[in-house]
Amino acid sequence: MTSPPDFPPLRTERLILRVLRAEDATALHRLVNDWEVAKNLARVRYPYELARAEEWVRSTWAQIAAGDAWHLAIVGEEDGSEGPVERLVGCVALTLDSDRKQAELGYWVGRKFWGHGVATEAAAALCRWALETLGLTGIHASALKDNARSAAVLQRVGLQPAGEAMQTFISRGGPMPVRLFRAGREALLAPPPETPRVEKPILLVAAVALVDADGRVLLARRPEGKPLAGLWEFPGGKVKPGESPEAALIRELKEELDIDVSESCLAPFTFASHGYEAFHLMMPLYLCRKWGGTIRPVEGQALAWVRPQQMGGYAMPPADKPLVAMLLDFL
Ligand SMILES: Nc1nc2c([nH]c(=O)n2[C@@H]2O[C@H](COP(=O)(O)OP(=O)(O)OP(=O)(O)O)[C@@H](O)[C@H]2O)c(=O)[nH]1
Repeated sequence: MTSPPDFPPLRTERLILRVLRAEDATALHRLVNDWEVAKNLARVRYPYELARAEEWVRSTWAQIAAGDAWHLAIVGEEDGSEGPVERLVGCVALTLDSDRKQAELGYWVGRKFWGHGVATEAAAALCRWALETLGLTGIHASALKDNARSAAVLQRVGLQPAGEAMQTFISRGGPMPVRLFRAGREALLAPPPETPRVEKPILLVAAVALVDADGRVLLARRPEGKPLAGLWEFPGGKVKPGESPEAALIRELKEELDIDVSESCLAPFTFASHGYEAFHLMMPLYLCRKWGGTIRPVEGQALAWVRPQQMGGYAMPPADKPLVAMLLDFL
């Protein structure tokens, strides 16, 4: 096919799901040719060349025209000087099984758009359309065992765990263990339960309130490209396997701020326990008043010395709110 087939776009609260266009290939290539995205996709070769993106866009047209599969662009609208401008954020797809009664759900979202519920919103809308229009009896999907974020999306859409299997991932160069999910038509069309049970991994992050002689605390701004970019947080980072929280902090403080801290100067203070979309954060917060060297934003991050009373003026991750309240009482 040389032009996109007719398919009326599906609209959700924030997104448009529409047929891919030839001119989407450039943006698509940029978003998929990212290891963090490609590594979760079974049928994508990495590095992913632009020519493959162009060829793939055209192949989706033939599949829609034949009624075999619906690979749609997930598009957001942004304000431009001449009205709304479309921006490709990902793709969502349903592919009919050979019995044409059930379909496989798939999706990906560009890394910079993670954490906003895009995949859930798009997948739920496409599933609803397919159940109502094609009369499907059920929908299934799989997610790599190390992709908790995707498993959480599938469960929010209403699919239930249905075992495990091995599946070939071209991006990873061979078979990989996946978790399977499925749901029947009735369950998918029923209103969602009040609190869907989502299995999340626990993420251990060590953080520190560095306190200066005036009782001010150092906050660092999360750089662009990381989840929760732009928010102010306590310096620290993920604890690596086999590492103690104190050792992780000493390492992170050297890497991020170029200072030397000894374990005896890290006083356990409190902790945050917070459920994020894809993981549950456990974050011990230490207090530290003594360090060697001069603080320097090694990663170019903005830094600010802030009194706890003034932290309300700094946008911080939701997990940090109770920590600020504790610092207010203590300092
Ligand atoms: N360091 C730090 N992380 C926090 C705070 N509050 C909070 O929710 N987090 C979360 O804890 C996680 C820390 O991960 P990170 O991305 O900073 O870890 P890292 O430095 O090891 O990053 P990397 O994986 O890019 O190397 C993020 O999901 C972050 O949003 C905080 O006050 N300080």
